Amino acid sequence: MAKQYDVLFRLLLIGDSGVGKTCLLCRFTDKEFHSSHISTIGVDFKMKTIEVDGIKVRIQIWDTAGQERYQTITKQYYRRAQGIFLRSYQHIMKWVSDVDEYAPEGVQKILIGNKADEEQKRQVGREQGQQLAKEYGMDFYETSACTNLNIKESFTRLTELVLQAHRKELEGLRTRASNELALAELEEEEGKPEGPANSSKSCWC
Ligand SMILES: Nc1nc2c(ncn2[C@@H]2O[C@H](COP(=O)(O)OP(=O)(O)OP(=O)(O)O)[C@@H](O)[C@H]2O)c(=O)[nH]1
Repeated sequence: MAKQYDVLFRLLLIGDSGVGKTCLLCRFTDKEFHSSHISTIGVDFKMKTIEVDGIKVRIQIWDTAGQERYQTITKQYYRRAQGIFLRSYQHIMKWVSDVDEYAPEGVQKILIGNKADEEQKRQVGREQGQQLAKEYGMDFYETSACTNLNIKESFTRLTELVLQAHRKELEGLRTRASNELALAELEEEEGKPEGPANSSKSCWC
């Protein structure tokens, strides 16, 4: 059966525990928001296909546990990512240095300030977030998984950046008769549900 997409990417969500990584993913893939915090154990993923510049992009989005004790496991997933969402202001240096150490060269990154709906609890101003992102050479989005602010926009932007970074291969894609290019080696099993047992909190380590 012909594939339903042209290109396949792996994106990764990283950041401190409780900042809303799982909620961002659920909002984007399932249009859902969960008010409870059940910490991710190890890693989990979900898939979604979007169209950017006429290219059907299948994205496999890995959600990592923010808790320190899982970091030996989660770091193993960096090396196969083409794009990374960083959600952390407080420990940004640590997360950026992990990305530099474990992710492939040329990986695309954007900084996310989530929970933008919680104005009262805000600790970092929008301008400060923007400044921080600029210092580290990243695009910046304030998001809310709760109100659906900038969710599609931020995922689409990171996908665009990855597409731009792989422009050469994409030129090949446009001219190739097979019309199929997997930039990530995805072991997508036939008939498997999207994500592990449709659970947002199971271990895939
Ligand atoms: N108000 C508000 N709450 C949010 C938002 N995103 C997430 N939350 C809440 O923040 C808590 C933590 O969200 P999670 O998505 O589980 O956090 P996480 O970063 O995946 O946490 P770990 O799995 O421990 O790394 C939950 O109670 C969510 O409901 C948001 O945009 N706005």
